[in-house]
Amino acid sequence: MKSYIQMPRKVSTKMTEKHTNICAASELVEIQLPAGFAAMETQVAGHTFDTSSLGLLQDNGGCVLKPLGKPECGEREKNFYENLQEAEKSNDSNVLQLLSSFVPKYHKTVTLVVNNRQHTFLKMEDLTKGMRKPCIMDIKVGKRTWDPMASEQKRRVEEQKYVRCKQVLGLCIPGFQVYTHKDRKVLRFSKEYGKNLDSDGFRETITRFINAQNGVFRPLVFEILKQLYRIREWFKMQTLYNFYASSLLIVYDYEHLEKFLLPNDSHQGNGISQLTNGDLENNGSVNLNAQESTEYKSSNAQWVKVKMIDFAHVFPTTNQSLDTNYIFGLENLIVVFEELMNR
Ligand SMILES: Nc1ncnc2c1ncn2[C@@H]1O[C@H](COP(=O)(O)OP(=O)(O)OP(=O)(O)O)[C@@H](O)[C@H]1O
Ligand SMILES: O=P(O)(O)O[C@@H]1[C@H](O)[C@H](O)[C@@H](OP(=O)(O)O)[C@H](OP(=O)(O)O)[C@H]1O
Repeated sequence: MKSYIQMPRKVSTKMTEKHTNICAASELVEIQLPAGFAAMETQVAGHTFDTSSLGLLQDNGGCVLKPLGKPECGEREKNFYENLQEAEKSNDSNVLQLLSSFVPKYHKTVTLVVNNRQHTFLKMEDLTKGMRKPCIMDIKVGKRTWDPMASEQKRRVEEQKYVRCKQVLGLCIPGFQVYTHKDRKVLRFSKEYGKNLDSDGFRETITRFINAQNGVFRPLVFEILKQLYRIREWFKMQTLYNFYASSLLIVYDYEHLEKFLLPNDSHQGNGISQLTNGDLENNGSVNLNAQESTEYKSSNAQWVKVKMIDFAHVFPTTNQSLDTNYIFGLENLIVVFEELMNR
C-alpha cells in the first residue's frame, strides 16, 4: 500500500495567530507501508519519515509502532521495555512494576516491510486512543540530554539546543498540538518553536496548551499534577536508572474540556477558576472546590494522561544514586502546574 506523508518545510517559531501552523509549505514524501498501517497522525515530535529515518506508525487496533532507529538507541529502548515486561510477569520487582504503570503498555516487537526493507518496531499502547480531539505535548526532561556513551560532538550539539529553557528549567518542548475554541482546528508546533522558548515562554506555552489563557480549568491541572506527583514519588526512591533525553507525554481530550468552556472562552463565573475552601478534594498541596470535585469525579479522569516515553538513552545508574538530572526538570514542571493551579 502506498502512503504519502506531508513533510513540513517551513515551521513556525512564534506563537502568534499568523504563525500557528507548522505546514506553511510542504512537500509530499512517498512511503510504502503494509496494509493496515499508517503514519501516525498525532506524532508531535521525534524522528519522522524522511530520506534517512522512519516515523511512528499506527495500526487499526489502537496501537502505535515505534521504529528501532539507530541500532544502539533501538536496542536500549527494546531492552528497557522487555525488562519491564519481565518484571510485570515475574512479580519480583516493585520498583519496575510501579514504573510500568507510568509508561505506555508495551506489547512486542513487530517486523514490517517499509519501502521494500524490513524494519523492527516496538508495538505499544497509543496514549491518544479514543480521544477525538487529542491535545498532546512532548516535554523532554533534564538539563543534560546526552548519555554516557555520547561523543564530544553529540554532547556539544545537545548542550546548544533549547538552551534558554533547558538550562534554566531542565525542560524543553520538542513539539505539541492543541485544539482551541477560537481556532476550531488543531494547531501544531514543532521543535523550532520549542527551541526559541525561554523559561517564561515555556510557562506561557503550558498555559496555552491547557487552554488557560482566560482562566484555568483546574480539574485538568489537578489531574496532571496528580499523575506527576506519582512519577516524582517513584523518582525519589528509584536508583536503578538514569533517564537521559526521555520525555513526559501529556495528553488530554479537548472534546471533554470544551464542555466546560464558556462560548467566549472565559471560565470566569463558571466557578472553575475560583478557589473556595468548601468541600475540598485533597491531593497534598493542591485542592479542588466542591463543583470542581464533582466535575473531576464525573469525568473519571480517563481523558487526561501523563506518561513517560522515549527510553533510547536510559542507562543503569553507576553508583545507585537518584536521577537528580530528571528530578530537577520534573520538580520544575510540577511548580509550573502548581502556579497555574493557584492562579
Ligand atoms: N505510546 C505513544 N502513544 C501516543 N503517542 C506516542 C507514543 N509514543 C510516542 N508517541 C508520539 O511520538 C512522538 C515521538 O516519540 P519518541 O520521543 O518516543 O520518538 P523519538 O523519535 O525517539 O524522539 P527523539 O527524536 O526525541 O529521540 C511523541 O512526541 C508522541 O507524539
Ligand atoms: O531536538 P532535535 O534537535 O530534533 O534533536 C534530536 C533529539 O536530540 C533526538 O533525541 C536525537 O535522537 P536520538 O535520541 O536517537 O539520539 C536526534 O539525534 P539524531 O539526529 O542523531 O537522530 C537529534 O537530532
